[in-house]
Order: sequence, then C-alpha cells, then structure tokens
Amino acid sequence: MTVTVPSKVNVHLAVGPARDDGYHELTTVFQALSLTDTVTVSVAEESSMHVAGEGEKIVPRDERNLAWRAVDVLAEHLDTTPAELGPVRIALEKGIPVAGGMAGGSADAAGALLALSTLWKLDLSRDELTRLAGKLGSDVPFSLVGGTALGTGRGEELLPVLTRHTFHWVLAFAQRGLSTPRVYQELDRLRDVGDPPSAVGDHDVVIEALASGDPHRLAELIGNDLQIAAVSLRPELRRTLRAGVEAGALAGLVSGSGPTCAFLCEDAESAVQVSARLSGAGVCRTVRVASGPVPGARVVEPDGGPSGGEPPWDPRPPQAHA
Ligand SMILES: C[C@@](CO)(OP(=O)(O)O)[C@H](O)COP(=O)(O)OP(=O)(O)OC[C@H]1O[C@@H](n2ccc(N)nc2=O)[C@H](O)[C@@H]1O
Ligand SMILES: Nc1ncnc2c1ncn2[C@@H]1O[C@H](COP(=O)(O)OP(=O)(O)O)[C@@H](O)[C@H]1O
Repeated sequence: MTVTVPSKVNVHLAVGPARDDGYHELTTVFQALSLTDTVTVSVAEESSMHVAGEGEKIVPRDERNLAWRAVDVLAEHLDTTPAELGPVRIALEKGIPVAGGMAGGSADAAGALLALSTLWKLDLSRDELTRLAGKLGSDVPFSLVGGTALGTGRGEELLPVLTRHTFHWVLAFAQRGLSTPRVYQELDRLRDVGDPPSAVGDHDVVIEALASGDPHRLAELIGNDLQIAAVSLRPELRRTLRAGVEAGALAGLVSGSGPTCAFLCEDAESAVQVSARLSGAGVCRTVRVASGPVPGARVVEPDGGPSGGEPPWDPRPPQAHA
C-alpha cells in the first residue's frame, strides 16, 4: 500500500503569543506543493523501517519517526496495541528536506496514517483520520488534506481556501535543518528583547490574492513571522533570500520555521530560469522547482498513478473562502 504526500509552504504565517501548553496561536495559509514523500506499508514477519532519499542518513528509524508514531496512534484509537495490529514494514522515499520547514515528518505521519488504515481496512472517516493526524503534530492534518487552507489554533484547525490557479515556486534547500521549537523560542526571545512588529499583514488579502491567481499580487503579500527568528539563527539565509529575487523570482520567504527558502515565480518557465540561476549562485545546497496547490495524502494505484477516481475522501473539499 503506497501513499504519496505533499510538502507545504506557509504563504502567510502570523504567530501569536505562546499559550500555556507551550504552543503558539497561529493564523497561517498553507499551500501543498508538488515536492512529495512516498510512504509504502506492507504486512511483514517483523516490523522495520526503511528510509531513502532526502536526509536518509539523519532520519530516525525508531519510535522517534513520526511514521511509527502513526502506528501507536491508530492502536490507541482502536483500543489495542501495535503488537495486536501485527508487524509492518514501513518504507519512506523522501523528496522533502528534513527539518526544512516543509513538513516532511508530518507528511510521512499523514502518509502512514492513510496507508495503514487502508492496509488494515479500518474504514476511518475523514474526520477521524484528521483528528488522529492532529495528535501526531500541528502540521499533520494539513498534510492529509492538502490544497490550500487557512490554519488556526496551533495550525491543526483547517478551513479550505479557494485557489483555481497554480502557483510556481523555487525551493532552496539549506545544508542543515533547523529545529522547529528552537525557531519558535528564538521568536519569543526576539519579541522579549525588542518586540519586533508582526512581519505579516491580514490573511484575508492573501486569500483574495490566491483566489485571483495573480502571482504578482500574491508576491506583495507573502510573509512569515518566523522568518526573523530563522534568519537570526542562520544569518546566511539573508543572502539566499536576496539571491532568489536577483535570480528573477517575484518574492521569497523562509518556509515555516526554515531554513528552506521558497521563491514565488511568475510562471513555470520563469521558475525553471530562476532555479538554474539560483543553483549557480552558491547560496544553498540544492534547488527544486515545485507547484501548488496539489492534493493531500493519496493512495497510489498499482499502475503508478495516484488514485483519481475514489480517494477515501475528496482531496479538494468544498471551498469556504473567497
Ligand atoms: C512552523 C510550522 C508552520 O507550519 O511548520 P514547520 O516549519 O515545522 O514545517 C508548524 O507550526 C510546526 O508544526 P509541527 O512541525 O507539526 O510542530 P509540532 O510537532 O506540533 O510542535 C513542535 C514544537 O513546535 C512548537 N510549536 C508548534 C506549533 C505551534 N503552533 N506553536 C509552537 O510553538 C512547540 O515548541 C512544539 O513543541
Ligand atoms: N519521517 C520523518 N522524516 C523526517 N524527519 C523526521 C521524521 N520523523 C521524525 N523526524 C524528526 O523530526 C524533525 C523535524 O523534521 P521535519 O518534519 O522534516 O521538519 P519541519 O518540522 O521543519 O518541517 C527531524 O529533525 C527528525 O529528527
């Protein structure tokens, strides 16, 4: 059973103060991108985890891996144990950079939830799966749902956003990842010492720009409160962000907690040009082109394509905005 899962960029990320539970209240607009991970699960003699691709040497293969935690969450939901569910082999094919602010671990968690519940014929509703996803991490529900969505709460409460148009992105991967909690802490520290104003405006205008399909309009509005914290921890990101715009992108921002930088481009052709120029600028490890929005976690049919006809739910649910 194979599932493909998208990465994400936060087109807009407004971070509120820290809550009593340690999480920050967010208002964010997620967009799922065509850069994906693939999760394959099968019944096996004994449980094992295999990782290939991006960050294969650093991704944990034990119970710290979010895909394993999906087994625990499913077992808990069924009021049983992982041992009772039986051994499984989980194989991750990673295209999403590890600790890159693009929700790679969340993608694998969402993919494992969908793949295992399909393999074990658990017949879970979309709402149940999304609720279980929220237990695995704030970004995991979005990895399941995909498309474009407004996220509130700690990012797990989602409302779909209308986007009929495709946007084209160039992604600059950094040499090393950044820890998400570390970046939130750094933002708190910066706010404590200097109270920097929120870098981002209102999410409504971002949603309108997405609905318009005009990348120039969107480029004026993309923003991320975590960017100053990521740049504070990795000052070299300033150069990367500048280089993307010099290479012809309309605008750039740090994706989520970083350090991946995402550059919005005019169209597909421009994205290829920007990626070629950025590759030559020596400001990042790797450059990728991606587009969005794309659907969330989807079962891949044996012929290799994603299941178009009968996904367990409509990956592009009715639109609530704009
Ligand atoms: C920053 C964002 C933006 O979408 O993405 P990434 O950059 O990680 O991809 C997310 O908020 C990351 O979500 P996710 O990676 O699922 O985080 P979680 O596992 O839920 O939380 C990890 C830690 O991040 C911090 N955290 C997370 C979410 C939130 N709303 N406030 C927080 O302060 C907390 O310190 C928490 O212990
Ligand atoms: N399946 C997984 N893929 C990548 N990282 C994972 C996975 N499971 C657990 N992790 C851990 O989660 C951390 C954050 O990874 P990731 O989700 O890729 O980053 P981000 O939160 O920045 O989007 C990594 O440093 C890694 O130790």
